[in-house]
Amino acid sequence: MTPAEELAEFTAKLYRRGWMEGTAGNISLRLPDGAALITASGVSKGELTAADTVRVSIADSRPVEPGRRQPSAETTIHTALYRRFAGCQAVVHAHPPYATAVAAIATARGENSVTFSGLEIIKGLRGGDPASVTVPVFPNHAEVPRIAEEVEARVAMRTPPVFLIGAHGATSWGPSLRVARDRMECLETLCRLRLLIDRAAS
Ligand SMILES: CSCCC(=O)C(=O)COP(=O)(O)O
Ligand SMILES: [Zn+2]
Repeated sequence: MTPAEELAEFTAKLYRRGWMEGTAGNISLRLPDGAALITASGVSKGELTAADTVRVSIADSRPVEPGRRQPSAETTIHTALYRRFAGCQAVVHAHPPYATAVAAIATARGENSVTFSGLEIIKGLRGGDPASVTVPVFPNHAEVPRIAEEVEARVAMRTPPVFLIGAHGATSWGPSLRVARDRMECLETLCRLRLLIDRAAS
């Protein structure tokens, strides 16, 4: 299977989970030559094919060769993560409903992070200390490169491999598409549990 076919198949699976409705979401893979392969902008992620993927330069986020498709509008966030982490091989951006709700609530409260404590599934997000994890929340600036600049400045080895974007969605990354997907699943479940626990406590 080519990287483009793998990306398209993976994207369709995430769409079927209800994480990428109405053309939302974008996924990318690092290629061996300083480029990344990313989903095209504005395409239904349930119907995306290998032809709907675009090679972009990790250095400047531009398409490597001219083509009929534009790369994702959020390409700069993906390339920022590839530049920041040499071990980052795949990035998943989605709009999972619970994560998006928690991001919107945090932003409305003026908070720039969300801390989850005492839940076993934290272990799936990051190894080591399972007691708590603090997930960054970035403002959903209209200019995506501004979000990317803030991401590149704030994410580090000590922060978890996921973040939220206020009233928008969530991004995860890892050494493979599968690991990035698993981390997004953990974040979505943590956010779901947060909303359930808050409701039970109120
Ligand atoms: C209808 S979703 C609005 C844009 C967005 O947030 C997204 O994730 C999809 O953007 P893309 O350019 O990658 O299609
Ligand atoms: Zn988005």
